[in-house]
Amino acid sequence: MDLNQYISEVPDFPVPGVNFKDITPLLSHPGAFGWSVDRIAETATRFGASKVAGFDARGFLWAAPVAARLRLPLVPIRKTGKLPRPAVTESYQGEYGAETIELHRDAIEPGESVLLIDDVIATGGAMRAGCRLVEQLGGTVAGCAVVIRLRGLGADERLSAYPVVSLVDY
Ligand SMILES: O=P(O)(O)OC[C@H]1O[C@H](OP(=O)(O)OP(=O)(O)O)[C@H](O)[C@@H]1O
Ligand SMILES: Nc1ncnc2[nH]cnc12
Repeated sequence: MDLNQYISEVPDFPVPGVNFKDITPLLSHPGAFGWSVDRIAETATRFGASKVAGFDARGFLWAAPVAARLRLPLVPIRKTGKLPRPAVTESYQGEYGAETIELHRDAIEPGESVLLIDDVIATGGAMRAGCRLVEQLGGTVAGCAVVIRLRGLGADERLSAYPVVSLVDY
């Protein structure tokens, strides 16, 4: 499956100089979207994950169907201020801005093996912060899975401690 044909590029969005990879065409092609969910579910199984963590907001689009398909628990990593109960927090600088993300303190039991799922890795800032949230709670990162990985923005270095799987690279 060539996912590239379902991903459009929008120059200078959301800020000048960023080539934004738009996954909305992929979402509206059920064969291609289903294929992408299946590939990430296979990754979760291969890595022996006992839990799935998805990133607010686009990461939820893949994390939720993967968790449901595999009958694994799903925990949301949310942007700051959205989780109602005590949470751990990490901040990072992404491709087009600074963000703070959070995970409920009781979302991970020590020793659990977590697959983190997002749509895109660009600088790797969000994914590394998510891995640190899992580790703050005593969990182990089984791996990181994304649909799209952008090369040359430093993600390889930031995520060198973790296995990363992507379905299409640019
Ligand atoms: O590797 P990085 O440079 O950190 O960039 C990747 C992150 O940026 C995007 O999220 P965004 O903050 O745009 O949120 P959204 O999912 O709500 O659109 C994307 O969904 C990743 O989470
Ligand atoms: N270039 C990009 N396209 C889509 N999502 C992104 N998140 C961070 N950088 C991105």
